[in-house]
Amino acid sequence: MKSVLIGVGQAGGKLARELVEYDERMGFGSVRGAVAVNTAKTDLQDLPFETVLIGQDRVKGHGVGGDNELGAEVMQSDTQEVLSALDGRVVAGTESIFVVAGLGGGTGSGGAPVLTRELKRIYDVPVYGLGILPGKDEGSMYQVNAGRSLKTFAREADSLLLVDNDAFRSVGESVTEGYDSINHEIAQRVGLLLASGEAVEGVAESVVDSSEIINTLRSGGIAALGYASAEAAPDAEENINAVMSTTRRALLTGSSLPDATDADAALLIVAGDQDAIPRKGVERARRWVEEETGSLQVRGGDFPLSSDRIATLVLLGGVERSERLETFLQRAKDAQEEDVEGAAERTDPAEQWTNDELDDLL
Ligand SMILES: Nc1nc2c(ncn2[C@@H]2O[C@H](COP(=O)(O)OP(=O)(O)OP(=O)(O)O)[C@@H](O)[C@H]2O)c(=O)[nH]1
Repeated sequence: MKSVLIGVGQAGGKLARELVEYDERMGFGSVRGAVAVNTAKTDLQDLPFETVLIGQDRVKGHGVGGDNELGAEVMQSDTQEVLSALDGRVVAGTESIFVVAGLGGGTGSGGAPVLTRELKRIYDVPVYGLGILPGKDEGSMYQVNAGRSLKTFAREADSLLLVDNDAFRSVGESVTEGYDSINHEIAQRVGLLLASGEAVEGVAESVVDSSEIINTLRSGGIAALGYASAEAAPDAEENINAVMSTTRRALLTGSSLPDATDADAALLIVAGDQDAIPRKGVERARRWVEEETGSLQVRGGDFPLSSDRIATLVLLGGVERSERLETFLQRAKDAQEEDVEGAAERTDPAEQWTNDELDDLL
């Protein structure tokens, strides 16, 4: 799926860079362009693609310091500059746009939903969000910000693919120490997903295409992406167990949003050498995903790739009823209650999710 990335805020820019580099390293060519947007000048300096500094009149290049309302305001005022930077990048062959941001800070948390709304007005292709939830050890400001941004971003985007910063953490590693490895894990999952829709090698009818990704995400709301891999035998028949076990791991322990298994739709993609992918195994794994997600809309397909491994990606669409998300929203609500000053002027993020009459970030 030929895509253009827009990283908003520090985490958004770093993750967009990781995705660009992964796509180049693998030679996929699915990432067709990237732009980074920030209110902090220093965060834009090392990025190897076009950057746009917004809000200079308000914060003079120093960032919004975690104020996501200010992040939303400056994005609103300077949207035109961001859209100009996209001119010539979103072209006829572009199949989707991804707005990438950490939801716990200020610029990405506030700016990403605003930008997404503008992009949807202008472009016909789907505009997806790739949002990072703060880990549970991050401070209350991050939890509250993310709680407020989440619903707005999910509403504005065609689907919001969520990554929990606690998802890929190794024992004893702080979130900060783990950023590089987290970003790498995310880039691999998303990079493979985009490339799978391109059918880089192989033309079999079982090969996944971009429309299946788009259809899986069609119900909107929140999405999650799981991944696992194992060594493959040369003969497909011998890989039935490998496909089953990587599918289980992708969904149950390798997901960007752990424990989110109740879904509206799913797409199972098995990547590997075309001769090594067992048809029977893919079908059996697809049925297992159906049972596990409770969805009757589970698509399945291959992603032919020269490799001595079998890798499985499980994309879930419509996972907002998941326990993991409820836990997060409760955390955001608790953090907000502790935040005595903020509590007076802010609304409850958990209620915001279910009650459309309450105001949210925009
Ligand atoms: N996975 C991941 N998360 C990150 C990274 N950098 C920051 N974060 C998370 O993103 C949130 C903070 O967002 P940032 O992107 O740093 O903030 P910002 O959008 O630039 O906003 P301001 O700094 O307030 O202007 C926190 O929850 C961090 O844990 C990163 O490289 N990887």
